Amino acid sequence: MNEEKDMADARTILADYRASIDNIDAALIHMLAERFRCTKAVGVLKATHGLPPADPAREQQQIARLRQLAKDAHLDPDFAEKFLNFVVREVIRHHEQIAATNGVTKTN
Ligand SMILES: O=C(O)C(=O)C[C@]1(C(=O)O)C=C[C@@H](O)C=C1
Repeated sequence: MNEEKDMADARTILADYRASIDNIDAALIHMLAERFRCTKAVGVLKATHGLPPADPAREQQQIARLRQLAKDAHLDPDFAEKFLNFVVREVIRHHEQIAATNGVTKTN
């Protein structure tokens, strides 16, 4: 019956999209893991030199850059900003933990 064939075709197309979604999600996880590997090293560098965990000026530059990249890629720039802020908040939390255990205190 036609309805059954339509449904079977839709399921095939859905499975195909899902295979791409699974690959993209895997890439996102690997990219995030690599980013956090890098920011953990930044956290150690900052802590051992008495640099503050957060750098609001750098964050503003990143937000402006990512918003433009998002617009060019037809992605909602507000979503891109929220996503960056979410990641950066977690990075700052790691930096603070690293500083609490390995940090030096700047006296000047
Ligand atoms: O570039 C830095 O100084 C970092 O610590 C990395 C990072 C980021 O995750 O992009 C995190 C915290 C800072 O506020 C700014 C940027």
